[in-house]
Amino acid sequence: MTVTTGGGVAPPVGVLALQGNVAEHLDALRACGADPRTVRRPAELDEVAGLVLPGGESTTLSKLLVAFDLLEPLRARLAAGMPAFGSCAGMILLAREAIDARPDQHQLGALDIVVRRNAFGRQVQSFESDLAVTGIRGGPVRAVFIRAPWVESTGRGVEVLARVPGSVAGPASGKVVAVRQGPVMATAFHPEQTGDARLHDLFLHRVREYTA
Ligand SMILES: NC(=O)CC[C@H](N)C(=O)O
Repeated sequence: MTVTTGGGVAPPVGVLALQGNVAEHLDALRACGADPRTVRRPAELDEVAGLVLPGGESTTLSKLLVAFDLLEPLRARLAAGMPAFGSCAGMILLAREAIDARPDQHQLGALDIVVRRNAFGRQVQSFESDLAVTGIRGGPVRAVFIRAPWVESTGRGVEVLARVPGSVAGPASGKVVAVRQGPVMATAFHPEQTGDARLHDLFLHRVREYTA
């Protein structure tokens, strides 16, 4: 089944619905004209052409991926080139390595990045900033960070889409907080919290590009 958006037929997309900000991501995708589904089972994963991995808590999400028999199917789809968009805990899961994660936390390894969990400091529960994001037109993106990671290092194939501005004082200054590697993108912040769906639109664009 396909959904139709302004420009034509769009492949179906899903939101991983095990835990976290699922409803907000569904709303943002709908605001872009998509008709997203929730994904909790391998059969539902099979039916989508792209997947959003919401923020939440990465240790819990990692356990739930195992409990719902989704870990290996999801790894296989990502390895086969399925477009994905991870936010916050979603970014942590997509990364090759997560510093300060529990040793038994599973990594999907779809992004050749090393992230640091809770990087902004445990006492700093949230932080907001306006960011210039590569590929996003029409002005900066208001980025809401909630117990967020940042990206410590990126591999060769990884494009940096956004950094914390240099004008921000402290250790977060200049840190990488949005990346893309081929069909997979991730933000350390929560684009689903602000009513600005431009990043979801970019994800849908990528899904159309990679499934054309
Ligand atoms: N808002 C979030 O997704 C927080 C992520 C959380 N700190 C984790 O490590 O998984």
